[in-house]
Amino acid sequence: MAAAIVERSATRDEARQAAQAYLNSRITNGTTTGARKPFTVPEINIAPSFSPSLSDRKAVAAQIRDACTTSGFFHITGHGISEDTRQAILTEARRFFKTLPQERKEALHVKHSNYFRGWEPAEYTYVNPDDWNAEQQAPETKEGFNWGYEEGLDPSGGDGLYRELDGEKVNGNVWPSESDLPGFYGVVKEYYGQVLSLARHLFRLFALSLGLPEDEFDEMITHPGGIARLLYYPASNDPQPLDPNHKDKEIGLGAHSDYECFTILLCSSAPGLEILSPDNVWVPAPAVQGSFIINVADFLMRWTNGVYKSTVHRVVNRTREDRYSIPFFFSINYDQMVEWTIRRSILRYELVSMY
Ligand SMILES: O=C(O)CCC(=O)C(=O)O
Ligand SMILES: [Fe+2]
Repeated sequence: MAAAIVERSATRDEARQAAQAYLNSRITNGTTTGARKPFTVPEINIAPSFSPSLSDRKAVAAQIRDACTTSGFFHITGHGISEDTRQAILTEARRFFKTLPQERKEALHVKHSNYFRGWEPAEYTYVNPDDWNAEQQAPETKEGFNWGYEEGLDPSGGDGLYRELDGEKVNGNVWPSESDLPGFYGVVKEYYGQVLSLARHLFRLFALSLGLPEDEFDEMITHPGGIARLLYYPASNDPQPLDPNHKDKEIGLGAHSDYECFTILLCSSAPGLEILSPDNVWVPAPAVQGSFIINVADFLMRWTNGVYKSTVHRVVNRTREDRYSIPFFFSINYDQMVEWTIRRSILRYELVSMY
């Protein structure tokens, strides 16, 4: 995990270089080690995980475990979130990027936020500086809008203890006004609430998948980290086929791994997500109708001692259609101490490795 390398670095520049070197090493060496099973993005119907029968829930958990130990990515169906709710947030994403006047976006610019919340113009950020090589100099094409957990968005109401990563008790979210985008906050709240509940449910399945008690993580996600983003990848003017040498001219979002526990991703119909296989091939992972894509992130990879894979991925919109996506990055409570639980989980993982 990059954080370990970063901690030993004396300056911010060194830290940045170390993080880049770490990402490069993962891109060069492949993202997984010891994967014995084929690298696929399986489709898992999680409907039986809502059953009162523990063996039904364990059967879903076993499929999750298989996916997490190989590609680290899977699609879920049978999740219980309606197509109306999913389409409604994609519509709001379109409204935000396509109809909000530029000066209103500027007022929400992430540069005004201590927590990187708000509007993120395409050229303002890039996750993999090596995409910007001397010949290309093309910024990432994505444009974003970021927000995080707030009690008002949590169907459980939270526990009043939410803290941002710096320990501050207020949430740092910024929103377009109701007069600028009527109904926007309401749709976001509905979607975020449902996805947060799904994340808590999935975390119980992750616990089962590791051979842990189902409620192992429950007390760690009472006021969880939950950054979400609306992302917009404009249609390509010059669509190119997938280039095996990675020299794509237009990168939507550069190569990276996510860094929380896991991500729940909703995508519009245009494909674009690509996953780096252990033999260094970008594998397209188009959306499956009605599904979410789930991927393991760095924190869970570290926590499971590398057994669950946080796989490098990127986005390139190779179509003439605009693409929208909404990732939700789920973390345990930011003030949760994990040291002892890591040992306990890994110990149990080893004890139940025949699970
Ligand atoms: O847009 C996508 O499909 C993926 C987005 C992503 O990987 C991210 O925001 O971390
Ligand atoms: Fe990602």
